[in-house]
Amino acid sequence: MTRETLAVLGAGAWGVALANVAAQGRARVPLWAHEPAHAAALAKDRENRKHLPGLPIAAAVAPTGDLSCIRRARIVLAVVPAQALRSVARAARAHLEEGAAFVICAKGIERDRRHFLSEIVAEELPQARPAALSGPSFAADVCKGLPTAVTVAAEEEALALTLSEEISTRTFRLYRSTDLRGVEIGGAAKNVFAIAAGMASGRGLGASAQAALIARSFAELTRLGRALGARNETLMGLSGLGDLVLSCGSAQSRNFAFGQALGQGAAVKDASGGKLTEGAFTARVLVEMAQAAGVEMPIAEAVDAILSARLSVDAAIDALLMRPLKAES
Ligand SMILES: NC(=O)C1=CN([C@@H]2O[C@H](COP(=O)(O)OP(=O)(O)OC[C@H]3O[C@@H](n4cnc5c(N)ncnc54)[C@H](OP(=O)(O)O)[C@@H]3O)[C@@H](O)[C@H]2O)C=CC1
Ligand SMILES: O=C(CO)COP(=O)(O)O
Repeated sequence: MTRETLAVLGAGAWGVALANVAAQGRARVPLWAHEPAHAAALAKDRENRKHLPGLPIAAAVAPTGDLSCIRRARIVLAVVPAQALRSVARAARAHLEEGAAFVICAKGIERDRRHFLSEIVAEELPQARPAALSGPSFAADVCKGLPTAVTVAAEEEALALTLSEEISTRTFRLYRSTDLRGVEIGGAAKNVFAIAAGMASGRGLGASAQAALIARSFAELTRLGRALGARNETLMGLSGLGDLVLSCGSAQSRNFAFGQALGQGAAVKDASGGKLTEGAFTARVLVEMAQAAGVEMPIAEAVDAILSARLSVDAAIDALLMRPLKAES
């Protein structure tokens, strides 16, 4: 079977991992890096030494600094940081084919304008068919060929079906959905809760607290998701509960590791160690969206308060423990 032409925008850890997946069954997969020098280094080294050291880039992957590489692609995977998506989508407008699928693989919400990433795509790329790919998937695991399953969502069922068939491999299985918004909410929110789980771990609160925190984080995610129109099966699925459990349970998650460093006393400015922690950009906008929808999210609020220096980690933990007892919901 000939596979649809596919290009990848964003050459960090996840961009490389997805390009390697897409290279299975394709002769050539363009991989765009925003810095031409970075593209040249990837082409020479055949690995991303900064973001994914030691894991080779597949032979069919063609790193480039030229955004016109997406011209003939019927599928474009957008794997840049969430806060960079608007500028990249805007620049891609002149090159993207009419009716090409533009698949959001970043996890976040636009901070300044309070927009979901699919809203950015609708505004900046009117010719695109928007979709999102999200679920439990560490780039290094996927690059090593370890198995996982994620969700690909598009409002058009036929597009979701095509994408699931075009991107899936034996070890990277895509389940399809038409609940695009639900998938976006799960991916964005789990990063904030992973920071909270990391803080609990860093503070040494123990395994019981860790499990309680995941369950109450899921309650917050579900409340917000329902208020914003997400479907239950999405919230309970790979992109919701699945990714929450992964990211709240492993220091392989950069968001968890960031929270853990904060719990151990690191300053906010130092805790990420220079790594991308999407939850730090999402916490405030998530809380604002929840407040606008009249939804209570005390764990997300605590993360936001700590990141904006309104509360210490210990004061936030105290505030969560002192909340009035209530029925479970
Ligand atoms: N890593 C993972 O396991 C997973 C990540 N994701 C999501 O994928 C997205 C990207 O993450 P990931 O690849 O891991 O992050 P990385 O930090 O590994 O890579 C980000 C890449 O984006 C580049 N970049 C930075 N700013 C811009 C910009 N303004 N325009 C274009 N490119 C830019 C960076 O370049 P430079 O190196 O020059 O700074 C880097 O190559 C995030 O939203 C993340 O949540 C989703 C699932 C799994
Ligand atoms: O989204 C991810 C796993 O599904 C990656 O998580 P981090 O961005 O926290 O590393």
